[in-house]
Amino acid sequence: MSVYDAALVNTELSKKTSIFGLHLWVVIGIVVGAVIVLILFLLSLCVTACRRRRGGEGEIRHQSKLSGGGEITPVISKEIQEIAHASAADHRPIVPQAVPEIQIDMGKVEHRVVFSDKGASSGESRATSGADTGSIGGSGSLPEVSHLGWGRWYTLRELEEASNGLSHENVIGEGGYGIVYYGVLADNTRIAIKNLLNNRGQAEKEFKVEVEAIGRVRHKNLVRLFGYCVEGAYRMLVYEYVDNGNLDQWLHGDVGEVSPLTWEIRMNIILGTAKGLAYLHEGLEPKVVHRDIKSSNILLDRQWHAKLSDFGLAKLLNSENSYVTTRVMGTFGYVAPEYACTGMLNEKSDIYSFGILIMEIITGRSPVDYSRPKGEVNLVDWLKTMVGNRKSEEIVDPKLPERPASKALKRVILVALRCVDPDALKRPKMGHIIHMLESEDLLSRDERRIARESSNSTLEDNHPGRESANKQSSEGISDTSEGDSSRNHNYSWR
Ligand SMILES: Nc1ncnc2c1ncn2[C@@H]1O[C@H](COP(=O)(O)OP(=O)(O)OP(=O)(O)O)[C@@H](O)[C@H]1O
Repeated sequence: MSVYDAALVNTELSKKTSIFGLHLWVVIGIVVGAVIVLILFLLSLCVTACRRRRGGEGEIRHQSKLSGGGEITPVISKEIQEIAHASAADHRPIVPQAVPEIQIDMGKVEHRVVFSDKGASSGESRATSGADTGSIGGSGSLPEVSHLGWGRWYTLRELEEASNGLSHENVIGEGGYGIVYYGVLADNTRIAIKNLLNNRGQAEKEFKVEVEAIGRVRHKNLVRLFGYCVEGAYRMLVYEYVDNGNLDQWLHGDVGEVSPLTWEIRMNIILGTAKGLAYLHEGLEPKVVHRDIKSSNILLDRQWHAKLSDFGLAKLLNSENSYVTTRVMGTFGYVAPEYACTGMLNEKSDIYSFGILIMEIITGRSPVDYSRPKGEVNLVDWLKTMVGNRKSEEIVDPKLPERPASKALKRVILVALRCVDPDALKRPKMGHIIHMLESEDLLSRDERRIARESSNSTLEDNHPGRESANKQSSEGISDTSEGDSSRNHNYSWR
């Protein structure tokens, strides 16, 4: 460009325009700048849109109305990815470990569950399809059933159909980790569906533990886990339905003046529970410690058979090892002292809880009951004092339709006392407990001596200053009598 041309351009650019009297070069500058900003803006929009598409559609929340009960199902975040489902073609088992990490957004009222899955990729559309459609039949091409090694994978649709859309009418109860619904499958099998809530990171953990623990368990005194459902935000466990409530309801509920639980029924419940526990402790490798033995976890069928439920707190243990947990779980009144103090957990903690359960069953009293007079609040202390005062006949549940035979009563009290020995090492194993419970013979001198010692040490442990009670208790379970109790001042523990 010549000097002349440059001067001409300069003159033209310096001319004032009609836009606010601005110089032409200023106007051009503004236009160019605006175009650049616009391009940058459009580019950033594109990039964001692409990322969203790749990342799984962002956080779109939706609610679905179930056509069944009209109930609002859990709010689901589409951040949640399904674990890799087995396709219809290959039917590979679902590996529980593949369940994504959960970040929880707790809310019992709306049963809201928000799982955050960093690693998941495929299967998302399938996973949430049921909820997407907002109706029960939304799973489309999902396989209805995936057979696992030990159980069955249920689709959300199946479980919703079985339970009238997880309706309020189907709610059986609610525990710390979820709501339990009654359901009937298409083949008329009755089931209990435990819909796990997002208990601040606990839900998935419990899910995995429970699936691993119960999945391989088969025993007539343990509630059977049929399978589970992992779909979208849902984590559900599907159990056999046990149709006669739980022991807590029958012991402490409003059953009238006379309890339908006869002595024989109670002894069978104790024995059945013992057998279920023995299986967990001694029949499995690695063994399973239940950690939450209590009356509300003993389910009953119409024939009063006991079935131990709720393995949510179970930990799988390697044989011979104790497991130190940082968080003591279990239920107040049933927890072994060493477990409560140190977090030291092994099957002997279950034995302690089982001893408390026996006491609860024979007395009809709760392990801790603040509505009772001072000396009777703690069941173990009261029972030991009663035994020490030679009043063991008076401890039985007044609602029992008939009084038990003295020998049978003393035998079961002795077993309970041995189970709650403060020294965990001295507590008997479940197998031995079953043997003692089933024995029609007199309990051996050794058994009676050990019970006397554990009775003393319990009292000393709990109440160091209560010497007279110790002495009385010692006398109460002394083994001086080999014959008829009427010939003796002390109890004949036989
Ligand atoms: N398989 C089942 N069949 C019939 N009823 C069941 C079944 N499983 C649980 N229930 C009932 O559902 C209720 C809730 O059970 P869940 O195990 O969730 O809680 P819980 O044992 O009462 O309390 P938590 O486990 O929090 O200590 C209980 O009252 C129990 O009787």
